[in-house]
Amino acid sequence: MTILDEILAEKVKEVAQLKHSYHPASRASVSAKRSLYDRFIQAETVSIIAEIKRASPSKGVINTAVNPPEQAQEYAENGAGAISILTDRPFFQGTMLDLEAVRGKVEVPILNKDFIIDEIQIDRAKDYGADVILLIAAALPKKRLDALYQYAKAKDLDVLLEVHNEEELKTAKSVGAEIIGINNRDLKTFEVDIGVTEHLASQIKNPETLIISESGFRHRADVERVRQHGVKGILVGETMMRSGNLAQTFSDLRVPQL
Ligand SMILES: O=C(O)c1ccccc1NCC(=O)[C@H](O)[C@H](O)COP(=O)(O)O
Repeated sequence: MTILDEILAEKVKEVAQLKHSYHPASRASVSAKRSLYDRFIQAETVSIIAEIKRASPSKGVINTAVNPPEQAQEYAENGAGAISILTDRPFFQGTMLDLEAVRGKVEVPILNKDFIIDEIQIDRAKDYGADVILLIAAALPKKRLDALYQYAKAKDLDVLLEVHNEEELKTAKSVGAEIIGINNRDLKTFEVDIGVTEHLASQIKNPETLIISESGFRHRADVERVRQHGVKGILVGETMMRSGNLAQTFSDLRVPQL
């Protein structure tokens, strides 16, 4: 069993619990969507999605002392184009309350990074204030991916559709994904290779598709590598969470679009 299988097995239990106890739209009123797509597609620099991630299966504890709203504010002040919040509890020590707390503190789009397998998680993401949700091609059969994609779009959410290989990229294109996230991390082996983006991004020919490269960004040279292949945004977790000087980290990773 891979770690992704383990995470998905937990999600099946979480969804069963949610269906029992969660009533969509029972939370705070939902404010207007902040479009990640519109902001990133026209930006002059490679946009940065800065992530709040306390821990992860591959790295263990990263930063449990973080105060999510304060961290998010610092991200925004340093030029983050969007903020990603890992809300999974068992494997990443996150919570939906992190997302809700951050929503009120910043004006950039908020990505609910979780392992979505059911519509009720999309309802919840919207209710807690997400503008964007993540769908992972490796986690869902094509028919379910398509259904969840359409469901999220009907709720006026942007969808970051994540792929890691050619077959998943083909699926993402057939779903009509406007935002494709290429994860450099293999969620089954944890191997991280920025070459995955170089390989897959060159196969996305539609200039209206927004390409985001995810995972493994440490240095400016990493970003320079992917921007040559039409990447308009990067998703950065660990480097942000371990940074002792976010102004410096953002300045290192911010590069102009070609
Ligand atoms: O990060 C993990 O160990 C992990 C394991 C299994 C599923 C997902 C996982 N991470 C989610 C992500 O893809 C990253 O949080 C995100 O892309 C940022 O990566 P990084 O900048 O390398 O922290």
